[in-house]
This record gives sequence, C-alpha cells and structure tokens, in this order.
Amino acid sequence: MEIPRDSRVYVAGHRGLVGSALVRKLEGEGFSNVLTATRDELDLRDQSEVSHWFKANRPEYVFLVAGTVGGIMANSTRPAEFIYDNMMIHGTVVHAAHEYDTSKLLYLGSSCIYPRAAEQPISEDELLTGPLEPTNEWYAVAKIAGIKLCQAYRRQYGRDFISAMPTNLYGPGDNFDLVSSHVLPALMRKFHDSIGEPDPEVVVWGTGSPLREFLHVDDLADACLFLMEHYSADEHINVGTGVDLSIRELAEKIRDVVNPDARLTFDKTKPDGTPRKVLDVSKLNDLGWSPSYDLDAGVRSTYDWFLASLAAHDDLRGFDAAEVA
Ligand SMILES: NC(=O)C1=CN([C@@H]2O[C@H](COP(=O)(O)OP(=O)(O)OC[C@H]3O[C@@H](n4cnc5c(N)ncnc54)[C@H](OP(=O)(O)O)[C@@H]3O)[C@@H](O)[C@H]2O)C=CC1
Ligand SMILES: C[C@H]1O[C@H](OP(=O)(O)OP(=O)(O)OC[C@H]2O[C@@H](n3cnc4c(=O)[nH]c(N)nc43)[C@H](O)[C@@H]2O)[C@@H](O)[C@@H](O)C1=O
Repeated sequence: MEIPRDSRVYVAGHRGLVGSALVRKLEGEGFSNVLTATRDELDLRDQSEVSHWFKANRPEYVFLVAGTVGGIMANSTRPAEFIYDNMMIHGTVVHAAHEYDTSKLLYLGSSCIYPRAAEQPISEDELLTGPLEPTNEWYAVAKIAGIKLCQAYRRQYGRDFISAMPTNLYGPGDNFDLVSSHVLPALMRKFHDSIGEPDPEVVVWGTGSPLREFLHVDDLADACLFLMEHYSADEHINVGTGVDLSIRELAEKIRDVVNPDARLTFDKTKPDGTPRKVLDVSKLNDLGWSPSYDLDAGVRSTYDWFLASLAAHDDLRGFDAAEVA
C-alpha cells in the first residue's frame, strides 16, 4: 500500500547515518510532513518525554532508527550504554506509538542478533538458536528485545509494528571517529590520513580474515520505505546484499580508492569479532526488493562525499572542529 505523501512520518534518529538517509529518501519521494526532533529536544530514553511528544505530534508512520550505535570497540568497552540506551529507546518509542495510535512502525535491529555460529548465509529463523558473539552481546540482547516488543504489541494490541535486520552499513553521514566507528569509515579515514606520509602505513585491527557484508545506507533507506509500504508480518526480515568479503579485501579495496601507496599491517591484539555474518536475503528479494549499489561504487561515492564535506568544512562526525577548519 502506498503511503499518502502528506502523512505525518516521524524519523526517530534523523541526524544519524540511517536517519539522515531516510529523510533524504522521504523528501525525494515527495513526503511533505516529515517529523523530527533532536536529542536535546527529546531524549528518547525518557518515556514521559516521548509520550508527550507523540501526543502533541501524532505521527502516523514511525521509522525507529535511533540508538546508541558503534563498531566492535565501542560495543565491547561500553556494554552498559549499549544495552540500557537501546532497550529504553526501543521501549519508549514502541509504547508511545501504541498509546497514540500510530498506523505503522518500522523498527531497525541489526544482523548481530544472530548466534555467533549461525549457519551462513543467515536466515531469519536462526534467531535465538545459539550463543551470541561476546563483543556485542549487550547490544544484540537489546536489539532482540526490540523485535520481541514489536511482536508483543502486534499480538496483544493488533499493532502493525514490523522489524527489519540490516547488515553492516556505510555511506554519507557515517561516524569517522577512529575508536567508536565501524570498520569501513575507520579504514577510509586511516587511508585518508596516510596520504602524503613518507612511508604510508595503515593498521587494520585483527587478523583481516573475518568476513562481512556491507550495504549502502541509501539502499537501506529505500528498503525501509519499501517494507513500510509492502510488508506486514510478525517475523523480522533481513536487509542486505547477500555478498561478503574479508576485512583484508575490504581494506585493499579502500586503499585502492583512497591511497594506493599505503601499506597494510594487522594489529592482532585487536578483536576479530564474529568470523562471518552474511545474511540470507531471499525473503526480501522474493518480495521484489534488491539493492542498487555495488561495493566498489559505494566506497568511491562515499569517499567523494567525505572529500567534499572536508572541503566545505561541513560537520564530519568523529572529527574535531579544528581538524576540518
Ligand atoms: N551503522 C550500522 O552499520 C548499522 C546500524 N544499524 C541500526 O540502525 C539504526 C541507526 O544506526 P546509525 O544511523 O548507524 O546510528 P547513528 O549513531 O549514526 O545515529 C543514531 C541516531 O540516534 C540518535 N539518538 C541516540 N540516542 C538518542 C537519545 N537518547 N535520544 C534521542 N536521539 C538519540 C542520535 O542522535 P544524535 O544525532 O543527537 O547523536 C542519532 O541521530 C540503529 O538502530 C542501529 O542499531 C543496524 C545495523 C548496522
Ligand atoms: C554492524 C555491527 O557492527 C559491530 O560488529 P562488527 O561487524 O564486528 O564491527 P566493526 O565494523 O567494528 O568491525 C568489523 C571487523 O573489522 C575489523 N577492523 C579492522 N580495522 C578496523 C578499524 O579500524 N575499526 C573497526 N571498527 N574495525 C576494524 C574488526 O576487528 C572486525 O573484525 C557490532 O559490534 C554491532 O555494532 C553491529 O551490529
């Protein structure tokens, strides 16, 4: 069902990687009533603030894409923030959407919900079949609770709340901080920082052998709108490309785009995390959706965006203002 373009559509987390891509997508599709609130205006961990905001704004459609998010190091060193913030944000927004009669809500989880030893490619029914990856189990537990929240409100109150599980994402608006970011923006920045050095060297964490799948955030935004319009069921649904590569291959790809002179070294004292997590995306493909970016084009266009943002002194996440001045 096509959503009327004048509907009140709330993007929770609109300044993030995913939220900003969703706002671009919705505006590009002619949505004229996209609702947003900054963290200063609305702390999504606070039920009374969130309920008050829903009462005042009555969103008809909600994209729940806010959260405390980060790469392997942030997840392993800040477990309390990752479990508390995400459980609270999922709970407050889902509950307020029920209280104030939101027509439909899409909740975004993550491929880290699946067991570390899940069968590959990972189909939706691998959920809760085995132990989680220890570097991100706190975040994964909160993300699994988000799926269960949507199912519970669906079953008890008949709410049309759905869940999508994306693979690792990248693109414009990513976090480039060297400690808290995910691998793709981290390596892009490291190669960029190595330009002009006499013997450019980039340190890759871990062994380089883990396998990961990467989806461009504009493809994810497209999939989110597609699911909002075409999917309504209890079970969560995977969103990805179904194609993976090793971290070494990813590093070589980014090196070739950013600084072909750089040499790779591997810091094996850093964690590898889960050995492989590639999603089975046949369920989404069967509904008629597939991604449009390939990884080479996506890395190149993201680096073009990165350079343009630096040149324009735009706000690049993970950089001090002084670094881009
Ligand atoms: N990035 C990835 O590779 C993946 C992401 N996901 C999921 O996608 C969703 C979005 O992730 P992503 O866009 O990468 O994350 P970002 O960190 O880029 O964005 C998160 C957004 O949530 C907002 N937010 C966080 N805490 C609060 C709060 N207490 N109150 C109000 N707003 C808050 C942030 O606001 P502010 O701008 O003020 O910080 C920001 O806008 C998350 O659910 C994540 O789990 C899933 C798989 C992979
Ligand atoms: C999306 C997903 O993201 C997280 O899981 P992850 O895929 O393990 O996260 P990552 O992107 O940080 O790392 C991927 C791989 O890459 C290696 N690696 C090399 N060099 C760098 C590096 O410089 N930075 C980072 N971050 N990783 C590096 C790193 O050692 C690892 O082997 C979850 O915690 C959770 O948040 C989640 O759901």
